[in-house]
Amino acid sequence: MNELIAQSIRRSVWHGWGDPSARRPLSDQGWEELVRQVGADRTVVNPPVPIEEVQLQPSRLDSPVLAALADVVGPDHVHADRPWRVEHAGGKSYPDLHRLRTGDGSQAPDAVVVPGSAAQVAEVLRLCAEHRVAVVPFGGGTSVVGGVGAGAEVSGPDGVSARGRHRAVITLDLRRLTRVVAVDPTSRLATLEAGLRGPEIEQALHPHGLTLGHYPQSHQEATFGGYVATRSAGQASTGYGRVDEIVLGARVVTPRGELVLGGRAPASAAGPRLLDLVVGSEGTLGVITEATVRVAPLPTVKRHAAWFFPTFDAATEALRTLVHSVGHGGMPDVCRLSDEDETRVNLTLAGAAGRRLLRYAALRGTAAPSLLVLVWEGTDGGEVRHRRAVAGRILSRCGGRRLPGEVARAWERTRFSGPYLRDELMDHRVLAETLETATTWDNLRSLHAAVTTAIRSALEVEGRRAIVMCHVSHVYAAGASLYYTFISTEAADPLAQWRSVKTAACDAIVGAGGTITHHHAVGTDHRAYLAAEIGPLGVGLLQAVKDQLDPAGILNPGKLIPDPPGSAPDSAPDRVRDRVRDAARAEA
Ligand SMILES: Cc1cc2nc3c(=O)[nH]c(=O)nc-3n(C[C@H](O)[C@H](O)[C@H](O)COP(=O)(O)OP(=O)(O)OC[C@H]3O[C@@H](n4cnc5c(N)ncnc54)[C@H](O)[C@@H]3O)c2cc1C
Repeated sequence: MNELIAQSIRRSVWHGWGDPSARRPLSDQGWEELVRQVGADRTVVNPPVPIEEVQLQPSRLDSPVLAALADVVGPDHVHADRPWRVEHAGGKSYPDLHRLRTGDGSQAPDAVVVPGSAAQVAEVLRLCAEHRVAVVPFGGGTSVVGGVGAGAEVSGPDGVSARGRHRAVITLDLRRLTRVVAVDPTSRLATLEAGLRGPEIEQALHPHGLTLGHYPQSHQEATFGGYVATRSAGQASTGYGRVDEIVLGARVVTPRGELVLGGRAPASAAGPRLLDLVVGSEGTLGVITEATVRVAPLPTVKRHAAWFFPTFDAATEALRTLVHSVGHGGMPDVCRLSDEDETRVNLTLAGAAGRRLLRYAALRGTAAPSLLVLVWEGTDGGEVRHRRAVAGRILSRCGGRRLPGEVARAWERTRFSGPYLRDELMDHRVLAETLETATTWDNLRSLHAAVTTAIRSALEVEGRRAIVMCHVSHVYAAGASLYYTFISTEAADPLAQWRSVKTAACDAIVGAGGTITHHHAVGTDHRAYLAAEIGPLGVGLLQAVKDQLDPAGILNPGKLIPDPPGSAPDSAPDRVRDRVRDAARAEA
């Protein structure tokens, strides 16, 4: 039952996702749909350039610094060669992959350093601060918000990039920090080093009858430290909790010394919870070397259910009723509600069985249904059955129509395979990207409409057509998240096309009162919008913490924290800048 979540895969290829041999090509039927809906052309083939053709600047790290780094971590763990630099030249967002596939290695670091202990991390940071070398912490490299690039050579109104302020940039790859420091079944806690990837965490916990219960779609590649650094949420986080809800403590190496935060008690009133400053700090304040998290009993019982609703609005209302009736603890562990467009696309691509379901809905008078997939996990069959039965009664009262549980099992079997599909689409000049937000129940429908319209309008220019679809991925007592996928044919300048859609979507999110990110984090892509969410005073506070912990500003420059007013890169739309200015005036 738990095989898939404990199954390791090889590290991703530099130009795409995971192990290419595990790719399952899109079916002929799927291609027909893409041709019909967005005008994709399967005969257009656009593979990535060979790695030798990726353009790299000569490494700027001079020999004495390289030698000093090698003294700290060992010569086998400092890499300035092409494959290592290219593999660390970005994360897995569409722009990161597009750049690399077309031979643009401008985001590559000057070298990759792979420390083997927290003490080595500390020494590397000391050396880098002394020599003005920037450091990009790197876990699984699955960032989809520009979180792990080394920074382009020149950007910003003063013509000096974050990179340009430093003599060089290294990536600090944490793959060797893989110790299971402690597992405490009595308190149901585990302390793990940062470099463990999702399946390795499960492999370590399963013999103790425990699980982390944290399975982002990137689970097979992402690391424990990356989860904590980005405040991630997994597919089952409605039940098990987001990472920020389960983390109890962390050790963080900063250029000013080590922070040891929390971990000694289940709760505390010893001042503000400083741990929250590093959870979501995206490598800008320190390097998380280990963390302590709540773990859960490994489930032995699992139940699946799927429901159709006549509309997305009716279905979101049903979910709100469900969470308010049963409380957060009574919710299904996985709760995934597709809007009408996503339901139609997913069921059409699922082949004959999916299309039968659409016909079944139509016969019942639902031309454009909304599909809800639910999974309950636990160790007590009676308790799991009870939660499912209660939910069933409520969803039925709210107008839902029950479908075979196999629909949810089919989702679960392919839960980690979606990212491979994007690689195939990019091979045929099809743009495919995701973004996400969250809001309160009272605002969910208008946010959904505003962002859908914004993405569609930005994509559907020059006669281009688009698929814009969305699902609720996480449910809370106060609201829910919205996760968008959009697909269209690439324009002549795909990066400009991506930027225009991203800007339109972020503008709509901010304008309609959503959070700029529910779980993907801020990175570079959302940085210009952070001030609209936390205000200039909030940005100043973050910067003050950074100045305290990282006075030389070497840690992940250009990520998370916006530039000071007046020097912000010109990427935030006017409406957002106006809001920031208004907030600053109000604070003054
Ligand atoms: C296909 C796909 C699916 C995804 N699905 C989800 C999802 O379901 N839920 C979700 O939340 N996210 C998802 N993501 C985003 C991403 O996987 C998460 O943000 C993840 O937590 C990043 O982990 P990582 O180890 O890959 O971190 P990286 O990408 O290596 O780094 C992310 C950020 O954290 C910093 N960082 C990494 N490790 C450390 C450390 N030890 N100390 C300090 N800073 C560090 C980096 O500098 C960077 O700023 C997905 C991404 C992809 C490509």
